[in-house]
Amino acid sequence: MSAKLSEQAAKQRIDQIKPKLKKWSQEYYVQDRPSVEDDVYDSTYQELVSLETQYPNLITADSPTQNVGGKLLPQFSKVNHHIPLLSLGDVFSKQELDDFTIRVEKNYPAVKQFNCELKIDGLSISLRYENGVFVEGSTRGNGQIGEDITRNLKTIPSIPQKLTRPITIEVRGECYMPKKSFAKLNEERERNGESGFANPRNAAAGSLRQLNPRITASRHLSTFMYNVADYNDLKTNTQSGLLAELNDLGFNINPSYQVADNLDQINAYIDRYQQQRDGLDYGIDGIVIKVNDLKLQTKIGATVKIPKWAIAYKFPPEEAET
Ligand SMILES: NC(=O)c1cnc(N)c2cc(Br)sc12
Repeated sequence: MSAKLSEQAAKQRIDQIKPKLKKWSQEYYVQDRPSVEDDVYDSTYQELVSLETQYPNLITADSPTQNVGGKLLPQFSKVNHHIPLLSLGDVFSKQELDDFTIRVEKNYPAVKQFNCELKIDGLSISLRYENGVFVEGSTRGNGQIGEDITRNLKTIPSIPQKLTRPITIEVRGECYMPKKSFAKLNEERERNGESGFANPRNAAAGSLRQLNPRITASRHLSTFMYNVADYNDLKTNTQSGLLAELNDLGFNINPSYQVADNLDQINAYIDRYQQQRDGLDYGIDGIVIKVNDLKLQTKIGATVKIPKWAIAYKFPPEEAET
């Protein structure tokens, strides 16, 4: 934690830091011309987190620390994510995606395969198991501190209370509300004179962060799990193999993942699911492309917020229904 600045000095420093972090992010992800090394970004980001922690009243919605996971509710006890939940860098065009894969393959010639996965429009969660038993579940929060929502998560049928092997593991994924459940919930709320949820993601977040688990249980939530905090007890050495192993352990996995050996295969996957997204019973807002080799993922590493071995290709916003 930096030496305690006065609130006025902290505000001045925060106002200096925020535009720098936004500029550096833009350079790194969109222009592929980072003007600072990762460690400069990381240390500046950590300084902002430290100053905002000292003076929470100085946190603004547009702060780079606030674009993951949203605010923590005081009613839930806090969970410290020993291995932070990372976010994802976003790209919005196939050219930017091409730049990402070219940059990775240029810097790491050993990269031969990517794994393509659907980007689920829900709320990120982390599930911790000890000797195969579900012991704690939490929201992402700000990536380092989340909310303990174990009691609510225990009501979701797709979350196994006990794994098929007695391993100790922490798994990350997305909790979502199926579109059909969302439509029924809003019809019911409007019949009762209540306002409807804006979209399934908000409905899932609102349902998961209920203080009463019985309300959560009534909302037909589900999950797709897709990452682990560490790989010690797993047999696989690829991302695609990890998903298959999580499925064998009893987790719900989105089956639409696909290994890609080249950019054409990645683009074909993107085109396929951009066409099929409306027919899915869950929201997706893009595609996640990851280096498939887990050891290479570790070697490539991450900044303080995002992996450098993965990217999210975001679909253009859906046309509002007229
Ligand atoms: N398949 C994936 O890795 C995935 C799917 N859906 C999401 N909303 C996210 C978010 C992060 Br961060 S990763 C990921």
